[in-house]
Amino acid sequence: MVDSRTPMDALTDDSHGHPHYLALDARDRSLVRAMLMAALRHRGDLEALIDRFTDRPLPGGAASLRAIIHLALAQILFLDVPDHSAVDLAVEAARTDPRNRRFAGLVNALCRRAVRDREKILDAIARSPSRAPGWFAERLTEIYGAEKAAAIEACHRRPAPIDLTLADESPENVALWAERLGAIALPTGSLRLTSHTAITELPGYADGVWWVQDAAAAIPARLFGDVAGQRVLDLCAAPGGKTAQLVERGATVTALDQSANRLKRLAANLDRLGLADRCETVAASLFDHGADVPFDAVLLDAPCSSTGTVRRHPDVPWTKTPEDIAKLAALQARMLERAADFVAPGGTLVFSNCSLDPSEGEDVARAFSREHANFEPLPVTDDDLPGLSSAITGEGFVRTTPADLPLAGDEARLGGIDGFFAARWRRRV
Ligand SMILES: C[S@@+](CC[C@H](N)C(=O)[O-])C[C@H]1O[C@@H](n2cnc3c(N)ncnc32)[C@H](O)[C@@H]1O
Repeated sequence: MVDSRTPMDALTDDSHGHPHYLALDARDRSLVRAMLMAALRHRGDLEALIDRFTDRPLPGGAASLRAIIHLALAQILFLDVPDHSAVDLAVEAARTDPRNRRFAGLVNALCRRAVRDREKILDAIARSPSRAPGWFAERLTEIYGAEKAAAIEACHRRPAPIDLTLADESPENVALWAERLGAIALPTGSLRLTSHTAITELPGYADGVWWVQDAAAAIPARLFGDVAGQRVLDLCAAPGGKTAQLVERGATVTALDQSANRLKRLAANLDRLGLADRCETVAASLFDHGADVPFDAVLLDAPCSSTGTVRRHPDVPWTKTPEDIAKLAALQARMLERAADFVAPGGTLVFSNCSLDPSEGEDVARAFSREHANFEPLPVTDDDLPGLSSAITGEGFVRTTPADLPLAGDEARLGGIDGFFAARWRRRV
């Protein structure tokens, strides 16, 4: 997967995933996902551990042997899987492959050593510097400085908590559902679950009371303020978290996305939330779409490198490259240019994405402002973003990283937020 730079989401998609994955039942699929997440989240740590555990390098061409050991160590160290199951599975996998059969004893010994020394190993990993791929670690340091980059990378070693957006965000309803779900009410208006439970079984899921959306991902739609009665165009809309926010706040929304499959997910999500009949969907590229009447508000939540979501997508630093980032930045500039065409005079334009890299955020927004005198920057203020003023930059952009929104005391392990960027303009009349 990493060698072929295939994103984990593509392999574990429930309709278009890898055939071996699709052959599994729901329980095994979630186990496989958990194993992959742990193995990727700690890829650098586990590779270093394998090197330390083996006196001699593993034989050349032993990629599959290494993968077997890597996955077994991920389970033993980071998952709530019985040790004997992880060890047996690894030894069996080695035995059934003629290339690896003679190493089954070695696999067994390494696994048992990890079981025996688990606490010591975990302690050493927690104290060791990040072992993210070089390009990623260097870029984070260049952008954020050594201290903040280390804090961000420490967050990348932990799974992200699950945040919910409530359809009704009135303070009474937030308090009611925080209590009902045993969740933390974040200052931004989102709820944060305190344990990883089966989402579809939680109260309120079937009734469409809330949907899963990271607190940072909920910010861009909030930047439009009161959209009741407005015509809003959500470009790049699927799977629809931001569309749902805009519809819920009383806008008449056109949700456009070039992926028909992802739009199907958007439609299903809006259906569960009871919002489907208040939103028009369009399957098209924004470059091909035309609109006769301009919109009061346009959101461009553009495709990006997703480096702000490494806690949820630990494959990103291993499957993306600096060249991908440069290409995406150029695409975003073209998309923003096109998005501007849809905005009515006096209307609002918001550009956002979940990259940590300013070349996909701040630089794109600055270049747009320089080249579009007819769009006046509308700096984000404390009132737009209660409780997260630290995420508002001097230029009035929103910039979050996983090291932001720390929580105190017993809740410290649940702190953090996805990396996000957002900028806002008004089209001059
Ligand atoms: C970051 S995701 C959007 C997430 C979404 N806004 C949400 O909150 O659920 C980016 C989306 O852009 C879509 N996309 C990429 N290129 C596009 C294009 N040229 N026109 C329209 N949509 C595009 C992708 O299919 C993808 O669904």
